[in-house]
Amino acid sequence: MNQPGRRPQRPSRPRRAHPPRRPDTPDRPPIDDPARRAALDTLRAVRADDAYANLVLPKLLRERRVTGRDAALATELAYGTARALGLIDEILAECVDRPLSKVEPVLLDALRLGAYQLLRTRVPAHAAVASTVDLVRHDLGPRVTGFANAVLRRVSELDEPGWIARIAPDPAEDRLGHLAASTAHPRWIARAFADALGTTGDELAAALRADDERPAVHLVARPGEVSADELAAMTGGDPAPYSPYGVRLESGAGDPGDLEPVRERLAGVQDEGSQLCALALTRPSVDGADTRWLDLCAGPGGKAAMLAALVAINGGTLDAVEKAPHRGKLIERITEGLPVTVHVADGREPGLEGTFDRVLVDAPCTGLGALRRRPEARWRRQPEDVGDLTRLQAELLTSALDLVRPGGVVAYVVCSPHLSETEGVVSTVVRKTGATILDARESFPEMPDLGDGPYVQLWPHRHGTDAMFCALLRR
Ligand SMILES: C[S@@+](CC[C@H](N)C(=O)[O-])C[C@H]1O[C@@H](n2cnc3c(N)ncnc32)[C@H](O)[C@@H]1O
Repeated sequence: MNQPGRRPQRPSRPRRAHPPRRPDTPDRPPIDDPARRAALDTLRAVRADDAYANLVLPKLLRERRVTGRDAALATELAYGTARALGLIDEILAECVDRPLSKVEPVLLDALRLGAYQLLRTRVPAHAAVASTVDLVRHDLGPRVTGFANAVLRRVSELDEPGWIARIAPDPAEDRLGHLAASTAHPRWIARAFADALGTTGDELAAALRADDERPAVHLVARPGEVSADELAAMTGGDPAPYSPYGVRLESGAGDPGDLEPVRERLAGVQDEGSQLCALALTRPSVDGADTRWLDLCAGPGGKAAMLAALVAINGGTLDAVEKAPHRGKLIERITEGLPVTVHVADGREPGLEGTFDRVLVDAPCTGLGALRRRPEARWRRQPEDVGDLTRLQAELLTSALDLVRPGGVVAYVVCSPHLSETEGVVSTVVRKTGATILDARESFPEMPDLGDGPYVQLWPHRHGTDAMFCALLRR
């Protein structure tokens, strides 16, 4: 076995009169491997430009007209590599004779892609190595092909369980650390899930593994426009198990934005958990008027569209606050024709007149509840992000309780199970404001497995939704 980092000795070959070699300069035409090319270019954009894999890859596939099996392979390789990145890097670090920070980033991207194929796909080892070396030769010339070949051959000496046994903590001593490594999650995220679930046992493993699954597409039927049954019939989907407005489509059913009911705004694309959290705001009874509703963090407008359609049924209105101007425009577009006023403002001091009967705070958060949707997110998010976010979340929730009338209801929602962002924020604000905590489970009557309350925490592995958290408070 050649030492990684040293060029392996290659036997000399007889010269041909007209060598059929491809030139090794970067400006020659792309090699004939559109799937791996697209996957590698996606990984590069994610690393170099902080891009999102789920935005970059579909665009690349469209522009390059990559379809069918090639598109499926590119998706599997790009998203799979992005998800497993931390684990792959730990394995590569064992196979490279220098710190990974000293490996050219462009080369490292290719090594990651090759290692992913060796560890987590059925691509034969020789094909995984040869195709990666081809990409490296194409992009960097022949000087590092020997290095890439040697590193990947080392990776191929063990399968994934073999590598886990070698590099992960002993499960008898550190079950959490072992699970974090074997499911390719940073330890702090595995810790956050364990704290929320109250276990480091089998359910934690199921929750972490669910982050690698491809989520089904959920549609929401716009209340008053079309029913879930009608939408299911129009799209070939199935009525969703929990949301009365939801439809679930088979995964891989194409771009849901192209569906006619979505284009005609009879329906939207929205996770079933998000639908239920928006609906939960509307369910506790309030005495007296119930026609002024507020969405305090409304962009891009999925929940605002649903709430506006519901309040409109009783002749009411929705005010939608959003800090980012471009997201304010998105709310205007998605709620066109509904009784909505958009305010581009900071929800902590939106400067609105009067009080509201119901207020939704769908606060900015770590997004740890939607890791299935953003392949690179688990490695990009940092534990330091939590402190700033919880301060903002508490300020927004306090502002919502200022804006709701006595007896009115506030829903606090985040797409995260991290206890600091969920129960921590709510208890801090309730202590300061004296708001009453309602049992949110009563506002999710369709949903099983909701635990002891009073809050609701949904989970992909239990409910097939994002891991949304919802607390309901009354002023
Ligand atoms: C989780 S998203 C809301 C998603 C939205 N409710 C939906 O269903 O489409 C949080 C939103 O809050 C906005 N935001 C962040 N800080 C804010 C602030 N201080 N005031 C108002 N909005 C804010 C973000 O720009 C983002 O659009």
